[in-house]
Amino acid sequence: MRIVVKVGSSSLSSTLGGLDLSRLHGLVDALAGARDRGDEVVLVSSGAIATGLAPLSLPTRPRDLATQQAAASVGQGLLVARYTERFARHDLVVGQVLLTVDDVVRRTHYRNAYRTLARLLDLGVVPIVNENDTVATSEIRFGDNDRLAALVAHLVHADRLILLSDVDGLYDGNPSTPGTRMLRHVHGDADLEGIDIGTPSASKVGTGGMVTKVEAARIATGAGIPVLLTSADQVNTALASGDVGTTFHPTGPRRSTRLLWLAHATTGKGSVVLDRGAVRAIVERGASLLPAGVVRSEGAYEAGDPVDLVDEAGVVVARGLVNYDSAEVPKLIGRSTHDLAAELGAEYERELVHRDDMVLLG
Ligand SMILES: Nc1ncnc2c1ncn2[C@@H]1O[C@H](COP(=O)(O)OP(=O)(O)O)[C@@H](O)[C@H]1O
Ligand SMILES: N[C@@H](CCC(=O)OP(=O)(O)O)C(=O)O
Repeated sequence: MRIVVKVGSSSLSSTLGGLDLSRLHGLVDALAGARDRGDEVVLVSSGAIATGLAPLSLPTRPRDLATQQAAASVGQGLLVARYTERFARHDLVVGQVLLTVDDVVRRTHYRNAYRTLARLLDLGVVPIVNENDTVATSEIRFGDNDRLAALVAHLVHADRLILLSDVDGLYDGNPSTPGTRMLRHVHGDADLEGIDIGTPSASKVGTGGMVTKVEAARIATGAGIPVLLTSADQVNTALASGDVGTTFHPTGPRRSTRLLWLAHATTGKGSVVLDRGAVRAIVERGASLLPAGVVRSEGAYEAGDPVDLVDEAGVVVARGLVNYDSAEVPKLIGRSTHDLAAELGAEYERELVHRDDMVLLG
């Protein structure tokens, strides 16, 4: 089995703040146990920012991005040092992999990230993945590691994704409210109706709360990967039998699309509004979007960015990676690629969004 295990900041931090070494050791020992049983493991670990707080004398998680990035820069090294030491006791070598959103979206980066992770696993290394917080800016940031973990699980063709948090499963409401119950199995969105997942994280260091975990579960299960959500204290049972916490069962077939992220994990940088013919061509025929079918462009984006493709009523029908900068689009709107190529040159013959770089929504 190839298992991706994601551990949240709240599970790695002590109540006083700072890294909880006994938790980290427990996690590493459990992962080493899985390796002994013949499983391959990839660890997606949060905690860089939380670990960087104490050395910088910061009492709580900073709000501004630059200080968060500084804390992550200080904390990431310390965090990986602790993992390296503990895994070494089990004769296991770790490799740090820091990813940005681009790495799991852009075709060339995606292939590169896959190759590196696959090679690390071939070499028997335990990859430890985190977001590259120090360079990610607010627009191109996951912010939480739940969705990153789902995309990594997809990237490495994992058999299972385990999300470890400070709560032992998904509850039908805020777990600190008496009378709420844990769901043992989720088979799809219908099972989530009426479930309150909106309470923000109770911990001072975690981000995202349950919303990003449910979203991560949707991404992974939609790509055929089962997800187990439980607390870090239950990691041994989670790895050994899986009979604990909440299991999200696969809802879709295994998919190899690198565009999974586009559908689930971002909003477009800008949008282009499509006329009815273009909407039909995209939705019904799976066509590429040509400038001729565009009515207007909104927002500022660069070639390669994700944009929403919207119908004239404002409904987002698809999302795709655009081939032009927003500054160029007005002069292309409504015109045929043939005319554009004749007037502006052959490079203007390309689609606005190629169908291979597009996912339909809804
Ligand atoms: N329906 C729910 N079921 C379980 N936990 C919930 C729910 N709604 C909100 N939460 C909160 O989500 C928290 C976990 O999110 P977070 O602290 O971001 O975790 P992590 O740091 O592990 O990523 C829980 O401690 C809990 O307070
Ligand atoms: N990349 C950040 C993770 C942000 C975060 O708090 O994520 P999580 O605890 O998984 O909700 C870090 O290492 O601090």
